[in-house]
Amino acid sequence: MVQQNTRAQIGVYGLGTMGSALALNLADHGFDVAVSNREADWIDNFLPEADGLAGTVTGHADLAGFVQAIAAPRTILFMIPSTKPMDQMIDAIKPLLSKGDTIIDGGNADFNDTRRRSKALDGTGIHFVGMGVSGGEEGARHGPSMMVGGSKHAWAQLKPMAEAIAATFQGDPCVAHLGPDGAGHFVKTVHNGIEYADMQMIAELYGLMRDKAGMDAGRIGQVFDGWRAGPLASYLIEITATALASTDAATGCPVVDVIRDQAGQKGTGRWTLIEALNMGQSASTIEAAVGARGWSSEGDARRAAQDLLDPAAQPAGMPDVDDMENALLAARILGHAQGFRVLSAASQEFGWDLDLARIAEIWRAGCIIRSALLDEFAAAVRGGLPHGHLILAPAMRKRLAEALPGLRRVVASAALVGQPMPALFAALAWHDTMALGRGTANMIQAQRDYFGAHGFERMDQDGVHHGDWLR
Ligand SMILES: NC(=O)C1=CN([C@@H]2O[C@H](COP(=O)(O)OP(=O)(O)OC[C@H]3O[C@@H](n4cnc5c(N)ncnc54)[C@H](OP(=O)(O)O)[C@@H]3O)[C@@H](O)[C@H]2O)C=CC1
Ligand SMILES: O=C(CO)[C@H](O)[C@H](O)COP(=O)(O)O
Repeated sequence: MVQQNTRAQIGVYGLGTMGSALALNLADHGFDVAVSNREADWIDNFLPEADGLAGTVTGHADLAGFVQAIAAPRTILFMIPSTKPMDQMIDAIKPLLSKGDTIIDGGNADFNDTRRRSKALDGTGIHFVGMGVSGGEEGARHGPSMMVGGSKHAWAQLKPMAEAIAATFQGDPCVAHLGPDGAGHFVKTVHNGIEYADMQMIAELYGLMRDKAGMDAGRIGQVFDGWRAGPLASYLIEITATALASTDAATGCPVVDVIRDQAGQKGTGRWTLIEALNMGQSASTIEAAVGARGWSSEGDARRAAQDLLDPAAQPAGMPDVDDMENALLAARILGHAQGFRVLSAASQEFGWDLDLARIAEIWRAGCIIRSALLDEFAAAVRGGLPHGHLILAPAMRKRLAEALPGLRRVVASAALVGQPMPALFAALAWHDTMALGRGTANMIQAQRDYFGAHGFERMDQDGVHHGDWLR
């Protein structure tokens, strides 16, 4: 049934997984919500879910009716694919809006699109917000973490509702206005990049236990479960343990054992990398994770290669569970440190003045990468990052010193026995690169000057020089 209402404080368009959960969350907190969806059937199916909630929810199949039902200045949240559909919906709704209204794209958007859309609305009086939402369906329904980019006007409109529905960490809402235009979506993108790296590292340790220690899913699940109480306490460890304990009803096997080893990806991990590289940065743990998802799709080639390539495995002891826990701890710190470095480069590049500590704080609850470590990261960033690097903060140096022996032993064993661990290897390689005062780029410069007369700087003289190369 479609009703009319003129009191809605917010409109939610897109009643898929995330939009419906956010609309219910808003209504739960007493806000009156107008909802709409491209397929009108979904509206009628959705409305009964909102029965009995504190706020009123009204459904509107027609876009003009939906807009009319929202109190001006309007706040309208879109939870739809942030690609072409978002552009089409902006075009469709723009003529129905008035000055002061705000369109929010709550999807996972490429921040370049968000900047373009903000720019296109400049001067129209209509505000555009790019808001990263993390926490999946459960988070959206009961408390997500939200990263907001847009004008101060739009934030003032959105803030009371966003703070009411956000997850909280010790009473602090996990939502913040991070900057103009694409800032919120950029931060969400990097959040997802870190998420990719963390998930990959967990999968790599799962692989070591499964393939080299011969442990079954249930036993591996117990190992992850044991880590929930320690410094690795986090949502991703929690769901990994639970997923490993879950049984497939059709076969009676562990669910993970019936899933094809081919990972999907919608783009955010790749965007993090592209933007990092564009800024002359490297996020090698995220690159490893994106690459591993790509390689996972080459199932036929890998199955053939298994019989064609000799791993030349060498005898090695199996690292113990404590080493694996420490390996993941060290690598998690290094993965986040790379993510924060990308954020800091973007802040400079786009003039956003991102508050990295606040970002860490709003990731402490509600989002997919929430973990006990995030509170430590937030404190470390608040304390100031030596040379702009999280790994150089005193508390992180201490953590790394304690955990690195485990990472080294795990990586060394994996290298010897032929167990792939691209993200854990990348984490260690980055650590060791950063920890080497005199690196080997002098050799790169020598080669460049030899073949291309590109010149090099000397340590003992100013200016650009060329080598007296033997030819
Ligand atoms: N799922 C997740 O864990 C998370 C998702 N996101 C982001 O949230 C957004 C929504 O995702 P999610 O809820 O999972 O997706 P769903 O697939 O569950 O829902 C998609 C919604 O978008 C609508 N839609 C699709 N194409 C169009 C179009 N051309 N015009 C208008 N509406 C359209 C659909 O309408 P219809 O019913 O008519 O098809 C539906 O309401 C995406 O941008 C996603 O990246 C962000 C964080 C987490
Ligand atoms: O934003 C999310 C979590 O934070 C979404 O679940 C997103 O779809 C995850 O990315 P991908 O589908 O590429 O794994």
